[in-house]
Amino acid sequence: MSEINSFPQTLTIAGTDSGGGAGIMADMKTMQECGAFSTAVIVAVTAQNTLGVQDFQALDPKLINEQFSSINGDFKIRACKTGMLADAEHVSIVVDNLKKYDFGPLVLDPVMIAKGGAQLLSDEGINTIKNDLVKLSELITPNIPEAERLADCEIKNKDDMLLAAKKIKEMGAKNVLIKGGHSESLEVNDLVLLDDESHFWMKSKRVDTIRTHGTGDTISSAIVSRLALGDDMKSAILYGKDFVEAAIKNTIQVGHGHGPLNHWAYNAGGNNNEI
Ligand SMILES: Nc1ncnc2c1ncn2[C@@H]1O[C@H](COP(=O)(O)OP(=O)(O)O)[C@@H](O)[C@H]1O
Ligand SMILES: Cc1ncc(COP(=O)(O)O)c(N)n1
Repeated sequence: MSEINSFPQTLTIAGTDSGGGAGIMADMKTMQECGAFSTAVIVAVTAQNTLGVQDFQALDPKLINEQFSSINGDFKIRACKTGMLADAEHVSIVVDNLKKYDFGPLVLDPVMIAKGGAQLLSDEGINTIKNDLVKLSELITPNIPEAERLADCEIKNKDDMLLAAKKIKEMGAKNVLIKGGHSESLEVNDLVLLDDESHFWMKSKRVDTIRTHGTGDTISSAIVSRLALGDDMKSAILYGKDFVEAAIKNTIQVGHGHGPLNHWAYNAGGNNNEI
């Protein structure tokens, strides 16, 4: 007999992307492909396309609280993530709601600057993430510039990445994934530092493309989905890396700038064959 809410459900707490490639749109497409039912709390709305972010506005706190309450009142969320949170006030609203409700393990994607250069989180917002949100996270997934800001250090090589990951873990994140997409090497190296202090690297060939809009949203959402489906953290992270790799390799031609990923690619066998 089926039971209400037995299906794996996830929650993304982030900003929208009118261009469909990043933010909540990328999160929900990824979660769908990964076999989870996704819900969303919209924190900010952006006017955005593959050429950049033209404008954005964060939502009224009351409406954000109501979205959290609506989701809590009906669904059983097994894992959640945060993305673009705009400013300190909105980070604090999210912190309060995550303390109030049980939405399962939190994957914190500390989105700061969009690929096109727009600042999606204020400096004060970064401090509030460091002080209040990091300690609620089961996993934090900064890219290299975000890890530099969080750990307050410069990252030039793999040793620096490991040092930064250790500093971020000391702030209270249980597990840390530093994504290597912003390095200059031909090989992309993502670092994972696990709760038990062990670490490993996820290596892939750099794909020569500017169509990398929403890579961070995609890997973190794939991880959240797998956690909701019952994977342990390490398996979920390895799955997320495979998922995003397929989505980057199998380019789709959409938009004139930093185009979106191919979210169908993984399920279409996109890590084995070009599709
Ligand atoms: N050009 C690329 N080729 C292959 N993998 C990439 C490329 N760019 C990013 N990735 C991968 O995509 C994921 C997101 O990385 P990154 O771009 O650093 O994050 P963000 O989107 O948050 O800036 C990582 O797993 C990274 O290794
Ligand atoms: C609403 C929203 N969330 C996240 C990103 C980051 O994605 P990217 O770094 O690929 O621009 C974005 N551009 N917009």
